[in-house]
Amino acid sequence: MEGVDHLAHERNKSEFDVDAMKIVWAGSPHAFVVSDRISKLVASDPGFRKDNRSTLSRKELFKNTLRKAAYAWKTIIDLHLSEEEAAKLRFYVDEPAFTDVHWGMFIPAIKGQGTEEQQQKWLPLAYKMQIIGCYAQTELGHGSNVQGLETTATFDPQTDEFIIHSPTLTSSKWWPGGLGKVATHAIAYALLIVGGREQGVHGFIVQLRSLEDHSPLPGMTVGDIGMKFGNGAYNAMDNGVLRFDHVRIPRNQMLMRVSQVTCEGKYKQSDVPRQLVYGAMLYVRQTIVADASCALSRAVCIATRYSAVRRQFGSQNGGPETQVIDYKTQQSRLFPLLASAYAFRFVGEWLKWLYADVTQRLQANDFSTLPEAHACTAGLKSLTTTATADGIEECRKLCGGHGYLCSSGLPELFAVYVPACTYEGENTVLLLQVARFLMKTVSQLGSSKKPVGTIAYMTRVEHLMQCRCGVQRGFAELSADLVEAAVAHCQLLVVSKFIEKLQQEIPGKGVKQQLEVLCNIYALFLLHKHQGDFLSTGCITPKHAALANDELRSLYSQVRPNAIALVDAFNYTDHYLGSILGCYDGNVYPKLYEAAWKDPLNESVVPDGYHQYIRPLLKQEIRTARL
Ligand SMILES: CCCCCCCC/C=C\CCCCCCC/C=C/C(=O)SCCNC(=O)CCNC(=O)[C@H](O)C(C)(C)COP(=O)(O)OP(=O)(O)OC[C@H]1O[C@@H](n2cnc3c(N)ncnc32)[C@H](O)[C@@H]1OP(=O)(O)O
Ligand SMILES: Cc1cc2nc3c(=O)[nH]c(=O)nc-3n(C[C@H](O)[C@H](O)[C@H](O)COP(=O)(O)OP(=O)(O)OC[C@H]3O[C@@H](n4cnc5c(N)ncnc54)[C@H](O)[C@@H]3O)c2cc1C
Repeated sequence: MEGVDHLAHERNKSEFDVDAMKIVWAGSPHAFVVSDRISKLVASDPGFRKDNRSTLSRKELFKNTLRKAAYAWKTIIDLHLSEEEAAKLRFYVDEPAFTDVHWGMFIPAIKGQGTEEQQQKWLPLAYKMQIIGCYAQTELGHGSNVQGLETTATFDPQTDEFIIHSPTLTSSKWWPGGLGKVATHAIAYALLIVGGREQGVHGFIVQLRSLEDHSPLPGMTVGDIGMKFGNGAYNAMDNGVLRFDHVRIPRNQMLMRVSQVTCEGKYKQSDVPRQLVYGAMLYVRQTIVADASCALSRAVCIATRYSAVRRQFGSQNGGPETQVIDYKTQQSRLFPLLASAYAFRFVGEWLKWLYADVTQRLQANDFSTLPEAHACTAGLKSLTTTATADGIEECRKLCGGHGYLCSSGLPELFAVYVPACTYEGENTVLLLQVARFLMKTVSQLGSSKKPVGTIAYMTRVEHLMQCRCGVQRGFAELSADLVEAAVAHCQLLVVSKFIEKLQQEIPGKGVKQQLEVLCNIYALFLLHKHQGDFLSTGCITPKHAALANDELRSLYSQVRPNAIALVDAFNYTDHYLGSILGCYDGNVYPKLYEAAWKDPLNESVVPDGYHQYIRPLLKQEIRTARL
């Protein structure tokens, strides 16, 4: 039944002002208006169609991505979109592309690590897309261990140039998005050698391809690294390989905010900390946390709407079967994910503030909060991406068999999302960074240096005050436990930022109450999941644990009538969701049926290959046939 809202009865049950919740989700009335307008603009433009992505060959998919990126850029220019609107447009176009890395890493790296002069030279070109950049850090043999990179940048004072070289196979740059086929320039990371002395890893702006005919410049061997997980999905991105054969670049193309090489060949360090070389990663990790709530909410929206449409068992007197969303087991799997989507939204907002704050301080040469910002961005990136990747897969299972169809949108969402657990810092490696920060803090407890900010609570944990171990001692041996401690610390951050959000004024009938329910679900679900740890450490008694579980069940019942409205508040268009199971009107079955007939296999009734393979089988001619 086209045009009928099959979820109207669910929407009528809701007990809060959905429009007000949409503004809370968007972050502000202004952000809502921009997001709403741009998402509808993209959804209504056939140039941004994406429903056929999973059936395209790699080459077709890639070319189509190039077309979309060019079309998006034309739209941005023609409509005079602001930077904020342009970023939203790229977001709603919803296709991994070289532009993600150009805007998300290349430009921020120049902004964070380039001198004023370098920024003035390179940023206008990048903003106008007269050059396209990628971020070439990882090598075939070295990813997490950035200090282990083998690419060298040797200063030649005779010519005032650096010679960039890949001395071994394992030093080949490997993975950078956009590098394979598109980027004209890279921020390449290499071990700096000046006057025969190694000075650690630094970033360099290197031109890769001719701006006239796109051919690789002399000394560059460059290409795509090949197909990745999932059909379609991340294969729209040209992750690349690059080898340098004694490539020369001018001295002023080393990013010189943190340290400089003079024309006489002197290496000088500014008074800014060396860690600023890692600044682009700090920025991107923060955006990845914000993005986690988008990906998780998208999967949760699909699973929640479909759970209200889908009915199994329980028919009474020939009446309809039970909506699967009414099963307590379905609720206990789905509603914590709904709560997580909201929790990650708010912690993402807070992290954005923290990043802006640390950036401002760095500009004023105050580096005091950099270690905390690194621990927060690294830890929350790890926690939210792991939970989101697992959550998307759980949503797929919550949709039963139909969740396995590409038209559910969930397989592609998972395939695109799951590398977030690896890129921008492998998740366990990042948790070890948090653990190191926590252990350092513990070792300083009792000294005059009092922990502040997100670690202020440590002074209130009595047994920590007794710890007097050095940071390094036993670290490796206990690292698996320390990683768990790091996760617990990050969970505390998520819960406390959710609670802080609730302490703000939140307008709209019933909106705050719904958020309180979700916050309690998030916290109590964690307590339930880690009951063993809480009990064994004496933080709670078995009675507390039982009470918490009772409360959790009651909270699920409170969410149930509001579930559809809570996912409507994400304000996703059907185009962005890209899922028949999650479509707004819930008219799932006719759409699934219709979509099946559009599959290329159904273009002919008798398949290609019948005469060659099926008929000989059926006719028992297989032994004589030439296969
Ligand atoms: C259905 C279809 C949907 C379509 C959707 C489409 C939408 C688009 C979706 C997604 C697109 C998203 C686009 C994203 C693109 C991703 C691109 C990916 C890029 C990359 O991966 S770039 C490479 C990233 N690499 C890493 O992250 C490497 C990880 N390793 C490190 O960071 C470091 O090496 C280390 C931190 C692990 C170790 O550093 P080091 O060896 O120096 O050792 P330490 O001694 O531990 O550290 C020294 C010192 O520095 C401090 N530190 C470390 N890092 C930082 C930092 N970043 N900032 C500040 N300080 C830092 C560390 O704490 C130490 O301090 P102390 O000495 O303890 O004080
Ligand atoms: C889709 C995608 C896009 C990417 N885009 C880019 C890009 O644009 N630019 C770029 O430069 N790079 C990019 N990368 C590379 C990415 O940053 C690296 O893959 C990432 O940093 C992890 O490094 P690795 O692959 O070497 O993993 P490894 O470090 O080899 O990890 C393998 C295993 O070893 C474990 N491990 C490693 N070190 C330790 C340790 N010290 N202690 C305990 N366990 C450890 C890890 O936990 C993991 O289980 C991309 C990667 C992917 C998948």
